[in-house]
Amino acid sequence: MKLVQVENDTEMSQVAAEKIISLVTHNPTATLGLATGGTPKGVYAELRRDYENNHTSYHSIKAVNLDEYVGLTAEDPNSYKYYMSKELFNHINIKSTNTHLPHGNAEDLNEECVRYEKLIKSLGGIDLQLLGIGHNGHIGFNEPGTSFESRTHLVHLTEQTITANSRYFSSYEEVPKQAITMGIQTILCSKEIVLIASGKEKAESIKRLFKGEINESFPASTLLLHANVTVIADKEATALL
Ligand SMILES: O=P(O)(O)OC[C@H]1O[C@](O)(CO)[C@@H](O)[C@@H]1O
Repeated sequence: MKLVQVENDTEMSQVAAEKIISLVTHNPTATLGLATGGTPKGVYAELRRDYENNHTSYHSIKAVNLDEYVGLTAEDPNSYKYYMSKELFNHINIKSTNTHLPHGNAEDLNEECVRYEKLIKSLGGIDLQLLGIGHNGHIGFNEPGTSFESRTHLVHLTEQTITANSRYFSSYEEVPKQAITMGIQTILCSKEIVLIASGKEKAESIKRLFKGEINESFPASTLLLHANVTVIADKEATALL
């Protein structure tokens, strides 16, 4: 696992965006695995800026997102579908038919998980997966204890994640208690993984990740089993290393 230590969130976003832009330029039909949450917002701002200035084309690029809350409509500002349109997809020339997120409103959620996993396979897998990291080491919505063999599945969010994510909602009660997420094995099958982290609240997770102990109680530690992972983390997030 390679560590790129950067000064701050801005530099983290620039370095991660450069990696994505380089892939899109060299492989115009690539499949990008994308993430939501607070951390990637700067990355998407960089991609928007690059698109405006340099016209990097996403015409034949495919995008699959890591996860989606259960029960929110696409129009709900807290849904990850809404987030992706607002932060990225509405601003670049990616075809909407090439953008994919799990359907958190599907009638049969388990069937939806199977459909999503098949979809990723049918796209030939993920060329580059962007990841954030949760306070408890979750990746996607794979909470501590999730099997490293897991594929796309339905999860019950932990209290810790609901509390952490309630900062994006008006109250704890409003946060959906379930989500659909790519599984850990789904993520591990990506050809390349870029994990981004900024801020002091990620310092403990980054410390634990680099401790090197591979354990299902800390989902991100699965990344130690992958041959092509880059962690881009700022000074605050790496303060405990
Ligand atoms: O970037 P944030 O908002 O700290 O979120 C970290 C992680 O938590 C999630 O938003 C899920 O809770 C992930 O998608 C993300 O990678």
